[in-house]
Amino acid sequence: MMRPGGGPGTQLLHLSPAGLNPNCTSLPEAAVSDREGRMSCRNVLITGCSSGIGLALAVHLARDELRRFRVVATMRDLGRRGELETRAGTALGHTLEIRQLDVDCEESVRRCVEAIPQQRVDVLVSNAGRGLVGPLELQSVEAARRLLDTNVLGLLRLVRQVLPDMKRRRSGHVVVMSSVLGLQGLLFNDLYCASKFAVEGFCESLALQALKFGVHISLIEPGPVATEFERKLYEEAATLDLSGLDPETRELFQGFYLPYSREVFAALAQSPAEVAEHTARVITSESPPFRSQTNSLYAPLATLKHADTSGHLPLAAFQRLIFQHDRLFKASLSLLKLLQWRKRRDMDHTKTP
Ligand SMILES: NC(=O)C1=CN([C@@H]2O[C@H](COP(=O)(O)OP(=O)(O)OC[C@H]3O[C@@H](n4cnc5c(N)ncnc54)[C@H](OP(=O)(O)O)[C@@H]3O)[C@@H](O)[C@H]2O)C=CC1
Ligand SMILES: CC1=C(/C=C/C(C)=C/C=C/C(C)=C/C=O)C(C)(C)CCC1
Repeated sequence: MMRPGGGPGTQLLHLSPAGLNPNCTSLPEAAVSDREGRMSCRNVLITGCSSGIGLALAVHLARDELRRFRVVATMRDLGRRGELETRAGTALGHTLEIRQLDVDCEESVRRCVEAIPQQRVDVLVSNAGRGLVGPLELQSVEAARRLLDTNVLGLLRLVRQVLPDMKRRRSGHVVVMSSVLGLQGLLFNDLYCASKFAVEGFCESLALQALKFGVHISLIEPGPVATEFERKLYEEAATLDLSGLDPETRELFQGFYLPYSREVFAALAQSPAEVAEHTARVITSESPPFRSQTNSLYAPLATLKHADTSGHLPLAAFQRLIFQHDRLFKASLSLLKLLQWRKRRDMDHTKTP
């Protein structure tokens, strides 16, 4: 059961002065103590905070009313920190600091963790990632290597840096931004899915060992989220030279998949804030789930997979959904889009004084 707030009996009584909390040495005002006077402020290291989910999560945790977190929000290019600084507001320099970290570079990961007081990372959020879409025939091995370097080896570099200390302390939480595409393959997403499936396998294996040391691993599996991720995907797709493809594959990608995918994003995409809120609930959970999907709409996909181990049933059902029931599916998307629009409008109305 997930519930917001600290562990059992953690009653947040008062904000402590700076310096008393060993987790919050350089950032005053971030300490919180429970009834027994135990400090419960946690150092959270997040990667990929220049935009999207990472940025939203960093802001969400840093502005936590109970000041339970000291956020080290990282990005590979500090020149892109403007939006985070603006959105963090007064949290900047108090419960949030920004540091450089490129997950493609082991030295950069090491330097960043070593700069944290006592190198103590209580919660690691491995969020940085990239996408890749298009017919496999057009993807170079070099592009695949870059993708796997960031999405898979990036996670490995981070975990190698923080896990030994977590094991020593017999506590810690590694939260990994996976995807529903780490559970279910999707046409023209072969390499991206391979990267997220790899992340899932890595985490499933690691969790078995980590639990012995009191360290939690949590996979977050969002469906489409409205971030720069989508824009980057289409921009890269637009640079593909489709002329050498057979006409059927070209039509399937250009005429069918791309417009379909845009519709799916327009109708189903969650906001980064929604995913951040979900992730914060996982982080503050007394007993964090190993995996959780941010949108219940995708639950049937996972269920089908386990219902038929031969793989025929889920493959056939997914194929039918994509190719045979596409009109019905698109009609449902339009309905969902309308419902989303109404929900957002109602929320906007309740916000206006
Ligand atoms: N958007 C979606 O539909 C979904 C996204 N996800 C996953 O969520 C995560 C966040 O993506 P999202 O917020 O949507 O997309 P964004 O493109 O908005 O954010 C991706 C972040 O990762 C950073 N990044 C990329 N490469 C590196 C690197 N080598 N080192 C450090 N940072 C890097 C980007 O930095 P820079 O600005 O420098 O490029 C950016 O800050 C990814 O792992 C993605 O796979 C999962 C499901 C759905
Ligand atoms: C085209 C299409 C689909 C598209 C799904 C998409 C576009 C998912 C994107 C997920 C992302 C971007 C995950 C990132 O990690 C469905 C709904 C599966 C089924 C119908 C056909």
